[in-house]
Amino acid sequence: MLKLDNVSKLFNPGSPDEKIALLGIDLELSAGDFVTIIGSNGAGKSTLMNIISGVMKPDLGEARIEGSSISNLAEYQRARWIGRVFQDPMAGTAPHMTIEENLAMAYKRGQNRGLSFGVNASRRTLFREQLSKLGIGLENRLRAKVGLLSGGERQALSLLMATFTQPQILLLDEHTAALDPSRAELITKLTESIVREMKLTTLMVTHNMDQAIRLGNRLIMMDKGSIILDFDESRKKDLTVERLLGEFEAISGHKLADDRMMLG
Ligand SMILES: Nc1ncnc2c1ncn2[C@@H]1O[C@H](COP(=O)(O)OP(=O)(O)OP(=O)(O)O)[C@@H](O)[C@H]1O
Repeated sequence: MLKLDNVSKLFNPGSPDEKIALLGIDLELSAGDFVTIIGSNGAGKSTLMNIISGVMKPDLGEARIEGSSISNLAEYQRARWIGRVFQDPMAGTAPHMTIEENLAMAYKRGQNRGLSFGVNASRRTLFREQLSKLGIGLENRLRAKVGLLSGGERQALSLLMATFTQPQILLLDEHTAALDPSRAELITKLTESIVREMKLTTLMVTHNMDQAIRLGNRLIMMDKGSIILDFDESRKKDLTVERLLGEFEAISGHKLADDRMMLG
């Protein structure tokens, strides 16, 4: 499904600020995999997401979806196959537009060019139907401006918009980190049910160790631009936060340094 071959990224090459963000990353995801990613500060997690989504190009290496290279496709060209939810609830939606206008925008992303961007009665029914699955009453607020929603409501809407057209890959970039614990739990539950129902191939960066262990069928740990641990479903099943941190220390030779680390 998604394959990265020898992907490397260096920032500010040749300057005193040179930073190796990714170093020869090889990663292969099968359809329907739900992979959680944890790692120390500056390990390269966001850079990895940015390279897959097309925000930046790798210096070396290749990204492929279903065997076809996506390296030359710009971010907007990949948007049809790749949905993304960011940490900042403000990032995925347009605050001055209404809920239904935001959904119309997301809907259009998966359609052929030329189709209208408007909201008609049948689309409104579809939007209402989809929103009601979130279970937080947004289906009754179609004409509310998105800027008026709470962080949790916006993040639920972002999740729906990112998955509206059934992308092949869903990227979740610490998408619950800015929310209070109860809202974070709600978004986590919604994420699990949407991913399961749509069988989405998913990569989720998180600083919450417990969440990383609990969710998905594979867990990857990054350090200094490399993948240093890769637990498949059977190994992940028996993991605890203590064991995970112990294995990280044994392999990397240092303690996991993560400012935002949450143990559970
Ligand atoms: N645009 C940029 N210009 C220069 N250096 C960058 C840029 N983006 C990232 N870096 C550097 O590349 C390395 C990897 O950064 P990245 O943001 O991918 O790490 P991360 O694992 O997401 O970190 P964190 O968990 O702290 O957010 C870091 O050393 C970072 O300082």
